[in-house]
Amino acid sequence: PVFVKRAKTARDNNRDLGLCRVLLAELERHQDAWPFLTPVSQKSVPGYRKVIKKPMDFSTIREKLVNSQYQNLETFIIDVNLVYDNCEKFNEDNSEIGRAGHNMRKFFEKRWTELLKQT
Ligand SMILES: Cn1cc(C(=O)NCCN)ccc1=O
Repeated sequence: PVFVKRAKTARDNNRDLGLCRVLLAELERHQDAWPFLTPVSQKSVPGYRKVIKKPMDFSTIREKLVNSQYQNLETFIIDVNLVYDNCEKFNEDNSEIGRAGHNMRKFFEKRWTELLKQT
Protein backbone atom coordinates (compact mmCIF):
# COMPACT_ATOMS: atom_id res chain seq x y z
CA PRO A 1 0.00 0.00 0.00
CA VAL A 2 1.19 3.56 -0.73
CA PHE A 3 1.83 4.36 2.95
CA VAL A 4 4.49 1.65 3.46
CA LYS A 5 7.65 3.43 4.76
CA ARG A 6 10.70 2.90 2.57
CA ALA A 7 13.96 2.39 4.54
CA LYS A 8 15.77 5.80 4.83
CA THR A 9 19.24 5.62 3.29
CA ALA A 10 21.56 7.48 5.68
CA ARG A 11 24.13 9.61 3.84
CA ASP A 12 27.79 8.84 4.55
CA ASN A 13 28.92 11.53 7.03
CA ASN A 14 32.52 10.35 7.36
CA ARG A 15 33.90 13.14 5.19
CA ASP A 16 31.81 15.94 6.73
CA LEU A 17 34.54 17.30 9.06
CA GLY A 18 36.95 17.64 6.13
CA LEU A 19 34.18 19.29 4.14
CA CYS A 20 33.60 21.88 6.90
CA ARG A 21 37.33 22.66 6.92
CA VAL A 22 37.40 23.09 3.13
CA LEU A 23 34.25 25.23 3.12
CA LEU A 24 35.40 27.48 5.98
CA ALA A 25 38.82 28.00 4.34
CA GLU A 26 37.08 29.10 1.13
CA LEU A 27 34.79 31.49 3.02
CA GLU A 28 37.72 33.02 4.92
CA ARG A 29 39.65 33.81 1.74
CA HIS A 30 36.69 35.13 -0.30
CA GLN A 31 37.18 38.80 -1.24
CA ASP A 32 33.81 39.74 0.29
CA ALA A 33 34.56 38.00 3.62
CA TRP A 34 36.03 41.12 5.30
CA PRO A 35 32.88 42.11 7.29
CA PHE A 36 32.58 38.58 8.69
CA LEU A 37 36.15 37.61 9.61
CA THR A 38 35.94 38.72 13.25
CA PRO A 39 33.08 39.39 15.70
CA VAL A 40 31.24 42.67 15.06
CA SER A 41 32.56 45.11 17.68
CA GLN A 42 29.57 45.66 19.99
CA LYS A 43 31.33 48.78 21.31
CA SER A 44 31.93 50.58 18.01
CA VAL A 45 28.74 49.46 16.19
CA PRO A 46 25.78 51.23 17.86
CA GLY A 47 22.70 49.08 18.31
CA TYR A 48 24.37 45.80 17.34
CA ARG A 49 24.25 44.25 20.82
CA LYS A 50 20.51 45.04 21.19
CA VAL A 51 19.42 43.99 17.69
CA ILE A 52 21.50 40.84 17.08
CA LYS A 53 20.73 38.19 19.69
CA LYS A 54 23.18 35.54 18.44
CA PRO A 55 26.30 37.14 16.95
CA MET A 56 28.43 34.85 14.78
CA ASP A 57 31.49 35.29 12.56
CA PHE A 58 34.04 33.17 10.70
CA SER A 59 36.71 33.33 13.43
CA THR A 60 34.21 32.03 16.00
CA ILE A 61 33.20 29.23 13.61
CA ARG A 62 36.90 28.44 13.12
CA GLU A 63 37.38 28.26 16.90
CA LYS A 64 34.38 25.94 17.32
CA LEU A 65 35.61 23.69 14.48
CA VAL A 66 39.13 23.49 15.96
CA ASN A 67 37.63 22.62 19.37
CA SER A 68 35.31 19.90 17.92
CA GLN A 69 32.22 21.85 18.96
CA TYR A 70 30.21 20.94 15.84
CA GLN A 71 28.11 17.80 16.22
CA ASN A 72 27.69 17.44 12.47
CA LEU A 73 27.56 19.23 9.11
CA GLU A 74 24.10 20.57 9.92
CA THR A 75 25.15 22.46 13.07
CA PHE A 76 28.10 23.93 11.10
CA ILE A 77 25.80 25.12 8.29
CA ILE A 78 23.41 26.62 10.88
CA ASP A 79 26.25 28.80 12.26
CA VAL A 80 27.39 29.89 8.79
CA ASN A 81 23.82 30.87 7.87
CA LEU A 82 23.55 32.77 11.18
CA VAL A 83 26.37 35.04 9.95
CA TYR A 84 24.35 35.90 6.83
CA ASP A 85 20.99 36.19 8.61
CA ASN A 86 22.49 38.61 11.17
CA CYS A 87 23.97 40.61 8.31
CA GLU A 88 20.61 40.87 6.51
CA LYS A 89 18.91 41.90 9.74
CA PHE A 90 21.36 44.68 10.55
CA ASN A 91 22.35 46.01 7.12
CA GLU A 92 20.50 47.51 4.14
CA ASP A 93 20.58 45.21 1.10
CA ASN A 94 21.92 48.15 -0.86
CA SER A 95 25.01 48.74 1.29
CA GLU A 96 28.63 47.55 1.14
CA ILE A 97 28.18 45.08 3.99
CA GLY A 98 24.64 44.10 2.95
CA ARG A 99 25.82 43.21 -0.55
CA ALA A 100 28.85 41.34 0.82
CA GLY A 101 26.47 39.23 2.92
CA HIS A 102 24.30 38.34 -0.06
CA ASN A 103 27.38 37.48 -2.13
CA MET A 104 28.85 35.29 0.61
CA ARG A 105 25.56 33.45 1.14
CA LYS A 106 25.25 32.76 -2.59
CA PHE A 107 28.85 31.52 -2.74
CA PHE A 108 28.35 29.25 0.30
CA GLU A 109 25.11 27.74 -1.02
CA LYS A 110 26.80 26.98 -4.37
CA ARG A 111 29.95 25.45 -2.82
CA TRP A 112 28.35 23.17 -0.26
CA THR A 113 25.87 21.77 -2.74
CA GLU A 114 28.74 21.17 -5.21
CA LEU A 115 30.91 19.51 -2.55
CA LEU A 116 28.02 17.37 -1.27
CA LYS A 117 27.36 16.13 -4.80
CA GLN A 118 30.93 14.80 -5.06
CA THR A 119 31.00 11.04 -4.38
C1 LIG B 1 28.73 42.06 9.59
N1 LIG B 1 28.93 43.42 10.07
C2 LIG B 1 30.21 43.90 10.12
C3 LIG B 1 30.41 45.19 10.58
C4 LIG B 1 31.82 45.71 10.64
O1 LIG B 1 32.06 46.88 10.82
N2 LIG B 1 32.80 44.78 10.48
C5 LIG B 1 34.20 45.14 10.69
C6 LIG B 1 34.86 45.43 9.39
N3 LIG B 1 36.26 45.75 9.68
C7 LIG B 1 29.33 46.01 10.96
C8 LIG B 1 28.05 45.48 10.91
C9 LIG B 1 27.84 44.15 10.45
O2 LIG B 1 26.70 43.65 10.40
